[in-house]
Amino acid sequence: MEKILNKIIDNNRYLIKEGAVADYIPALLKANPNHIGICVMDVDGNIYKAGDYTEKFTIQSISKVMSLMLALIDNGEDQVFKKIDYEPTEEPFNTLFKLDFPHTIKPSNPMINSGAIVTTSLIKGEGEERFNRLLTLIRTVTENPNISYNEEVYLSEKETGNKNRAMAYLMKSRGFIEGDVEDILDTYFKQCSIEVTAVDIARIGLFIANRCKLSKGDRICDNKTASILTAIMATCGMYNFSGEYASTVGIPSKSGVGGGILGTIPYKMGIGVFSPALDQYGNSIAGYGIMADLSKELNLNIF
Ligand SMILES: NC(=O)CC[C@H](N)C(=O)O
Repeated sequence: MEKILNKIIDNNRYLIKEGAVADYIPALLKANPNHIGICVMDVDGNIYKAGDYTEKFTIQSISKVMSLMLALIDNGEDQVFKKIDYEPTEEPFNTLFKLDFPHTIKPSNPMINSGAIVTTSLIKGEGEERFNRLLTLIRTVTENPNISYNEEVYLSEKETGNKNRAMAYLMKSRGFIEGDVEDILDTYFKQCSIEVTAVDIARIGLFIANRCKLSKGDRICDNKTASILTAIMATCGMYNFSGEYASTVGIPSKSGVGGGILGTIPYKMGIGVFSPALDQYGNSIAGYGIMADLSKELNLNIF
């Protein structure tokens, strides 16, 4: 298996040159574009790794899966989806304009920034408590107590995240979110700056594949939550590339502009891929190639 993973990595390395590391968050420009790593964990406890799986990167939008998990634990499905829709969008992850349409009453889905900001607002807690609860959940699910956030990336996002700020204030003015906007944004920027490795995100994928059960068998949330997270990842997780990705790869996945892709195959496996150069959608360009090859090689397409 490790031979297969190494071969897949090598076959996709050339793609790095066709992408670019995210630059709209200045601190992300420091990422080494040549890093490329993968970790696969199956429900039988096997763990396979190849390439730069020990390298840390910021979780970015992959955190949206975890904030949705916590918002669902805190509020239940009905309350969460009163405030955010379930529907994919053809707009990019940082789209804003539809939030001002007179008939719009909520963001399209929890995987685009506007929906994720609402999701974060639904996590229970005041000030720092929201972030700390999310970090605790991520440490629990990854079974890695050392996970923390990157202060430099957080401050960089906070300084330059004016479109996210615009979205949040627009949504506040239209009554889509409640609470202190700066507080909610602070949690959102911090959650995006949490540092993980391919191994950590594979573990999140495995946890969801195991219907929200930890390796020792403890259940953190219910089966329905696992279904919702998997469905939202499959339909919205790769932004406005989600339809093509579902067809070509067929693995419910979530990407982040840090270069990570988290994959989950129900009852089967969790996958973590990392390579920081991105394509036009903001998905890891080599990561996509790796997921496509892995899916073919191991026959993982769930559709
Ligand atoms: N697509 C992403 O990973 C976006 C996350 C990033 N922190 C942002 O808000 O713009």
